[in-house]
Amino acid sequence: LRESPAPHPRAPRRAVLGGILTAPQWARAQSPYDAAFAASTKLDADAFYAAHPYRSAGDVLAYIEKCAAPGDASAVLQAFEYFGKKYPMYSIGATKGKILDSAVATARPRRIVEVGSFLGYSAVRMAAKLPGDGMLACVEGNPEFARTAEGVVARAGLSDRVRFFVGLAADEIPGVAKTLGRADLVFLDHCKECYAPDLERMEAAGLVAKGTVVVADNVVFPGAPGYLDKVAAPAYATVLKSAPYEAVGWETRWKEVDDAMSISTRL
Ligand SMILES: C[S@@+](CC[C@H](N)C(=O)[O-])C[C@H]1O[C@@H](n2cnc3c(N)ncnc32)[C@H](O)[C@@H]1O
Repeated sequence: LRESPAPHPRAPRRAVLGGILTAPQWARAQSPYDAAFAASTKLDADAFYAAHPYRSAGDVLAYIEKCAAPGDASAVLQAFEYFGKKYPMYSIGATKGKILDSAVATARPRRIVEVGSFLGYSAVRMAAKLPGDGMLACVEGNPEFARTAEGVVARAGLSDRVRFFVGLAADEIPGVAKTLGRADLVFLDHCKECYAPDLERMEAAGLVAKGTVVVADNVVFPGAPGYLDKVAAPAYATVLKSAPYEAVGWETRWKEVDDAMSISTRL
C-alpha cells in the first residue's frame, strides 16, 4: 500500500492499492462537526443520554448545532434522524422523507406550504430542494416548536427561503395565501382531523388550485377522517405510498404499524 501525497491538507487523499485507486473511508475531509457527530453516534445509549439530557423536544437544536456545520442541510437531517432514534420525535424521518423528496422532485415547486412543521425536519428537506427564488411557508401552531424549527432551518442555511407563520392553520391560511398566491406543493402533517377542513380553506383562499400537488402524511395510521374522500376523483388524482408509521426506534409500541402518504394533484 502506497499513499500519494495530499495536495492540500483538507483534500481527500487516495490510496493506491495494487495500481487501483481506492476511495478509503477517510476520503471525506473531517471537519470538527463531522468529528462531533462521529463521536456521538459511537456512544452507546446510556452514554448518549448522559451526554445529551432531554428536557424538551427543542433540545434537538443544541445537538444539531454540535454535529452539523452551518449550511450543511444533509448533516442537519442526519443529526436529526440520529437524535430521533434516542428521544421522542414525530418528524417524518428518512423513509417517508424519501417519498416527500420524490414528490418535490416531480412537482419541481417554487412555492411550498407546509402545515405542521414541528422542529423543522421536513422543512429542511423541502427547502433544500427549492430554487434560489423559491419560498416555503411553514405553518406551526406551537410557538416553542416554531422557534426551534427556525433555528434548525437557520443552521441548514435555508432561512432566506423559509418563512414561518405561527398559529393554527385555520387562522394562518389567509395570510399565507396573501404572501404566496397559489402554492405549487402543499405538505399536510398537522392534526389529522384538520386535514379535510384545512384543505377546503386552502382551496377557498386560492392556495390550492388546479395543478397544486398536495402531499399528506399518516392517511392510514392514525388516519385523517374524511381526507381521502376529499382528494378522490374527480377533484384530485391521488396515489398512496405505503410506509411504516414514523415514530419507531424510541417508541416500540408502534413499530411496523402500516401507514401511507398520499400524493394528490388538484385537477
Ligand atoms: C407530526 S408533527 C410535524 C412533523 C414535521 N412535519 C416533520 O416531519 O418534521 C405535527 C405538528 O403539527 C402542529 N399542529 C397540530 N395542529 C396544528 C394546527 N391546527 N395548525 C398548525 N399546526 C398544528 C403540532 O404543533 C406539531 O408540531
